[in-house]
Amino acid sequence: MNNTVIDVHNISRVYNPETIPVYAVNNVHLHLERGEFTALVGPSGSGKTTLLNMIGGLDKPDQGNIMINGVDITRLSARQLIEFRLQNIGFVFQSYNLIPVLTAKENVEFIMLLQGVKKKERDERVKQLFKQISMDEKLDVRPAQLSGGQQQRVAVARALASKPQFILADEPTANLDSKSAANLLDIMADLNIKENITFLFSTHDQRVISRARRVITLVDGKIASDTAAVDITQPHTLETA
Ligand SMILES: Nc1ncnc2c1ncn2[C@@H]1O[C@H](COP(=O)(O)OP(=O)(O)OP(=O)(O)O)[C@@H](O)[C@H]1O
Repeated sequence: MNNTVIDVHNISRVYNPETIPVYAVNNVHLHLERGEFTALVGPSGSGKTTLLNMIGGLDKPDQGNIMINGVDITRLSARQLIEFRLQNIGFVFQSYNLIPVLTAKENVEFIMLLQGVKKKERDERVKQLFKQISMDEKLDVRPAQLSGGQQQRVAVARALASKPQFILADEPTANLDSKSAANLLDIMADLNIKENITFLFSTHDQRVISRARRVITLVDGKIASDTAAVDITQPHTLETA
């Protein structure tokens, strides 16, 4: 069985090519297997967000290919890409990006509505997801009434709602206090271990980095190091380092 989820081949992204070019991502190769729990680290401006956005199909590389589950997303039309993202990729952003006028439940359910999932299945999935993020009692609350940590947990549930192949998280703990950050990491690690969900997250946070099983360091748009602590696709423990 082919366990490759992400296969990035020689991608580059140059901003302002006509004036003062910025080589945000420069000839990057990257291969992620199902079940990885991998951190993308590097100094500010090293290209982490640009790389995640391209892998997630939110931005296009100027050169190279990005295979997600065997599909080259750089060749998809805008419409195909929207559909592909919806079915395959879950996103978590540092600013949560929940829809303020919807309740927590509706924010999570929304993506399943777009996918055409039937009500009964939606209700069951929502129930299961809110249990996983320990927020069964906050289903009908709007984002403004939730703490940052709670909003980010809802964002993780939303990312999972469509049963994606993997989750891309851009600085998911950046706006959280340490307790909420640890709690979010517990939830992500638990989902990774129990449901074999693949996670790729960018972070500056040493506590988050210490929980990753593989750490990829970007410097000036290039991979400077790529280290795996253990067998990256075989979760061993939920313990904090
Ligand atoms: N829209 C843009 N136009 C021009 N330059 C950009 C744009 N977005 C990013 N850059 C530049 O590309 C480089 C990489 O930026 P990117 O946001 O990917 O880095 P990062 O590692 O995610 O940074 P941080 O850790 O601060 O979020 C930086 O030099 C940045 O200034």
